[in-house]
Amino acid sequence: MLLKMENIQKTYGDFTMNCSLELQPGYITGLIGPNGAGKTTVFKSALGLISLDQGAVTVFGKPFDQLSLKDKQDMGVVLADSGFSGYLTIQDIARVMKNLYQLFDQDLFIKKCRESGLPLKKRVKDMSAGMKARVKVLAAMSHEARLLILDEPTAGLDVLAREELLDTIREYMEPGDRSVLISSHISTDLEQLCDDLYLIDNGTIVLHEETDVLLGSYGLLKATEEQYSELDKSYILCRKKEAYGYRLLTDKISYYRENKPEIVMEKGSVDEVITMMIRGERL
Ligand SMILES: Nc1ncnc2c1ncn2[C@@H]1O[C@H](COP(=O)(O)OP(=O)(O)OP(=O)(O)O)[C@@H](O)[C@H]1O
Repeated sequence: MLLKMENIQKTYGDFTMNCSLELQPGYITGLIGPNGAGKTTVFKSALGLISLDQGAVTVFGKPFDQLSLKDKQDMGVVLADSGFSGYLTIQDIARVMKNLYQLFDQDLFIKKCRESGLPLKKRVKDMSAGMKARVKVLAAMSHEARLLILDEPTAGLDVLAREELLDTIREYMEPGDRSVLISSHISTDLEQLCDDLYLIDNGTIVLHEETDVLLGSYGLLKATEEQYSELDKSYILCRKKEAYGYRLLTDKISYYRENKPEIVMEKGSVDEVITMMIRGERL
């Protein structure tokens, strides 16, 4: 396991994060959640940047304070609220990174920046938000880290730049033993990219599922009051009252398709699953 968080807890005023999460080698794992759900707090916990009230984090099988310099070099990080000094150009950043990371591939970084149309000689402070975001991600990816932690890397990017970034992450995974933890507000980005997804709400992981299962087996039922009262609710996760009766989320839509074909059903996007898990009433 490249990263393991076991029952970690952190309280800030009336916000409490309580979560467990694992990253398998070869997996891209996504963390989705609304504003203020605790995504950045989870990322900071993974990096040992905040002290935890409870629980344990291991990276490459070791607690954070036992990581060697080599282990730390094996981690690439992008945090939502940090970046390079505005006075640096991409060429300066390449030199800084080369000094920090033994395996930093300066030529690859410059090549990638060029390919994505970034100005090599412009200072970061004069770049657009999207350009800054791309520089951060490309720098984090250019030192052959086994574990890449990307907090909202697509924030501020337009559709084309997002697609390009997602392709770069896929390419990054090619060696096979790497792992990425990524968060985004845009669930469609994560559903195309990630092997498994964690959904966080109000500090708690409310769902963890492989993306294929989420997209293949989950679904929504629109049941009238009468259909609902007669329904076998074994595979219903939550319900939401609607004018026609109940909107229901199931993790086994095939069961209801076979047994209750008269009920209106739909596949449900990741966004709809998220909305139901957050706004719906658990059964
Ligand atoms: N250092 C801190 N001191 C006090 N409260 C904090 C601190 N850091 C985070 N919080 C609170 O913890 C909660 C979770 O914040 P966090 O930044 O982890 O959410 P997020 O899911 O990343 O949100 P967003 O999507 O808006 O970036 C919020 O209520 C936030 O105000």
